[in-house]
Amino acid sequence: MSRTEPQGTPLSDQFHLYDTTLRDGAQREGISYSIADKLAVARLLDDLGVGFIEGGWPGALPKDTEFFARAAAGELPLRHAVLVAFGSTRKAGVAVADDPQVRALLDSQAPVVTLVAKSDVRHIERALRVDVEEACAMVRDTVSFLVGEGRRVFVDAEHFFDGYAHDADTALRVLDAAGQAGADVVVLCDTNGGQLPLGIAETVSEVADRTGLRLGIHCQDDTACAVANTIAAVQAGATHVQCTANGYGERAGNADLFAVVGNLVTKLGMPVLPPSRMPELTRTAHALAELANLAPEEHQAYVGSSAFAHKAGLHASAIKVDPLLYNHIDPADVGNDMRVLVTEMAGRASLELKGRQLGVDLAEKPEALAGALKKVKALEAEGWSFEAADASLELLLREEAEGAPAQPPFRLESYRVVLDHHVGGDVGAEATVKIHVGGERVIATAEGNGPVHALDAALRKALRGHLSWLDSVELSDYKVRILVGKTGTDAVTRVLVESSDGDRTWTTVGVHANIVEASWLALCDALVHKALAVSGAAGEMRP
Ligand SMILES: CC(=O)SCCNC(=O)CCNC(=O)[C@H](O)C(C)(C)COP(=O)(O)OP(=O)(O)OC[C@H]1O[C@@H](n2cnc3c(N)ncnc32)[C@H](O)[C@@H]1OP(=O)(O)O
Ligand SMILES: CC(=O)C(=O)O
Repeated sequence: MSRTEPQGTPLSDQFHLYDTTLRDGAQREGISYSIADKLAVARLLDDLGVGFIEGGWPGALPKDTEFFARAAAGELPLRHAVLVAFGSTRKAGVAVADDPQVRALLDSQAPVVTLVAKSDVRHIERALRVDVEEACAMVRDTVSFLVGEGRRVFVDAEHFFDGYAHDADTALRVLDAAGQAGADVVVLCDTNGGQLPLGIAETVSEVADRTGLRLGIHCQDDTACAVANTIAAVQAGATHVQCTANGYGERAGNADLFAVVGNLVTKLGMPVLPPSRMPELTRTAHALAELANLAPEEHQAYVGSSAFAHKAGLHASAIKVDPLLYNHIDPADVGNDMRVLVTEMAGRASLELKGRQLGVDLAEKPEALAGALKKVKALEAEGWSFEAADASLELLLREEAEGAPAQPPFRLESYRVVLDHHVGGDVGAEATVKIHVGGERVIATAEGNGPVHALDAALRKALRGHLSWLDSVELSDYKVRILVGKTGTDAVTRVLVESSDGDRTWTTVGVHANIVEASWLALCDALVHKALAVSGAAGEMRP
């Protein structure tokens, strides 16, 4: 089998964008990739245009050995990236050619190998239990052996910054051993993640001057500075950056690939990804979260769903003039969207912009705008929350813009809900609704596993035959929050209902002291909103 598969063509060799999601990212508590997951992660990273993908540690983890075997067998054709196998230098006192870990790196057929090497004298003496001479020999032997076998070698100098501060000579001897043996890049690792940006920059530029070697940077996030430290290292001369998707990694994580790329491209003008791939950043970040079985981080820089979400009224008033007045970049450049949130912090501009987005033109209606703002502030003070309930907000804005509430497709006469608790058996609920629809009075009863389910079922039964679209609408999510009032005894319940018709989802809100009534309000808004969407007016049926 050819040794050079799988290997794509990185954008440039002048600067390495190196991803270690499949190795260091997988060291995050809670992540456990299957081999299929690993292949899918690598494909997404390659598609994004990352230059190097560290696939894991063959020989240490059977899953990683298998991953490299399947990649080499043709399951991972790469366009942009080069696959990298990670492993350690030979064991102390063992001939490199006899070390099974080193053999496994060769057997992986990865064209690039990254070796982890101890560069802090305390680790050399206390963890490896060898002297500095032998530690350097372990690095030298392993690098020259792999280079002799035709591999490109990078060396991760573990604990470099701590080691350099404690005993610079030893740390530099390890780097020199790697460089002299033929390593292409020596990567300065902040393994314990305790560094800050100014210190990183100072050390990187000093080491560049003292060694003349090509330097890389690998930062853990224990001071929440991994991205800043990575950027500081690049500004000080590092030309190889190691990061992980969404910052996944051991303990507090690693430098987040998406923030590092965002900063390098949009702030430093460094084209580290093919320009056409930049708008794929957000989608890729979310897809990689999915593969890690984690929820995407909403507040993540550049790619989070809240990264360009504006809540403050003052922001919206400037955004109305020019969105870039309150955004550090155009969100579309990284495949994200700007959102205006309407809450108690809204001003008229927030409502006007949100109205525009929801198709309600309030620009020439100052009175409607003022009325809507007053209503939103008053309702939010009572516990309503429109931030996540665009559909209810749209109904409120329409009511102000049109001077009358949207006509519901039915009129309620009454509803009743009873709970059945059968000792030793199930707990169920039964609801009866009496409504007026299409000129008829309809009474319907239905059962459910709880009061809201039963109420929803009874209402649907009553409306069946009157609303052609009813069966396509389902309740896709239901969230309840109890809001404790000033005295602690006057709590109200806020219910958010997400509905879906297969094409679209929309969210409505209801607030009341009684959870069933709060749910009813949200359910009714959901149907009114759908009726409006279907007819463009006030629903196809009149009460
Ligand atoms: C900073 C990082 O995150 S580096 C990546 C770390 N990742 C991992 O550890 C995940 C994969 N690791 C593993 O599967 C296992 O730890 C293995 C297979 C590598 C080793 O397992 P074991 O042989 O049982 O050894 P164990 O994990 O207990 O100890 C590590 C051994 O490697 C040695 N070692 C540590 N670093 C290095 C190094 N850079 N070069 C050579 N040997 C090293 C240690 O001294 C220790 O040797 P000893 O067995 O003679 O005491
Ligand atoms: C190599 C590595 O993962 C570290 O030093 O943190």
